[in-house]
Amino acid sequence: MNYDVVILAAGKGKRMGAGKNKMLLEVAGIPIILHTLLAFESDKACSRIVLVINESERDIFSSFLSHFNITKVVKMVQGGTERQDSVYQGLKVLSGEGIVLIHDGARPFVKKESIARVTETARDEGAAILAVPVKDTIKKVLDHKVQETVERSDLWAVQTPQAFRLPLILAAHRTGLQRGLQATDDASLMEQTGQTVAVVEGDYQNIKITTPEDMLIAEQFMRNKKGSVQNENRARI
Ligand SMILES: Nc1ccn([C@@H]2O[C@H](COP(=O)(O)OP(=O)(O)OP(=O)(O)O)[C@@H](O)[C@H]2O)c(=O)n1
Ligand SMILES: C[C@](O)(CO)[C@H](O)COP(=O)(O)O
Repeated sequence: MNYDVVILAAGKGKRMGAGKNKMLLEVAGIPIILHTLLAFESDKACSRIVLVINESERDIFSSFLSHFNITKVVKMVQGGTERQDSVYQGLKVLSGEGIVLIHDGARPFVKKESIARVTETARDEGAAILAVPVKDTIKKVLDHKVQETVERSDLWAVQTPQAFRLPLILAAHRTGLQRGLQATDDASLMEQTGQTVAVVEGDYQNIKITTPEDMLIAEQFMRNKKGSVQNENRARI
């Protein structure tokens, strides 16, 4: 099932505290955003990529695209103040009735089989998200005092890509704008307009690189990945 993808890279990386867009930080010697772009560039089912950037970083991103031969990026557009604004700027580039994925540039380790499953589910259901069951106990806290322990069996940690039939998610974003809805993920705009959203179990490696500790996890993941590729290559000798 072919799809288009809007990849978000227009944040400021404040929680990373690196003093620059975390998309430009390197993991295993390659900028985070390149790992993410290459995951989709190498996916035969991916037709077009719309990359949402900070305008001030256009030259840097253009050099990345040419240096790494990323040919599927059809347009780079300026993002907005919030992630939701950036998504909408990216969606407006696309047209038609097909499936669009919306993906955080800060999630470089998404697997192709997860992409395929969430895309197929969106084709059938109209909207689908990747998520994993929560492993920690979650509590509601106010003034550093526990207010409530939330039943864990119903809780899932939501990831990206999130997959939608394009007309549905465009309409949900437009309604969200009209109503002044604020959403930290795109599926919640669909939920708030009464749409059903299917959940596809992803994997715990699909982390969002957000704080400095995540960089350590990412480097370790790449070392393990490189090690397993070397072992596979050795096995072929
Ligand atoms: N106005 C924004 C905010 C975020 N993003 C992108 O959305 C993804 C998820 O956002 P997040 O992890 O919060 O990134 P930042 O906003 O950069 O981080 P912070 O909140 O710590 O500043 C990232 O790939 C980020 O680049 C975006 O395109 N436009
Ligand atoms: C979309 C998301 O990655 C789902 O977990 C998350 O909501 C993004 O949050 P952020 O604060 O914009 O990183």
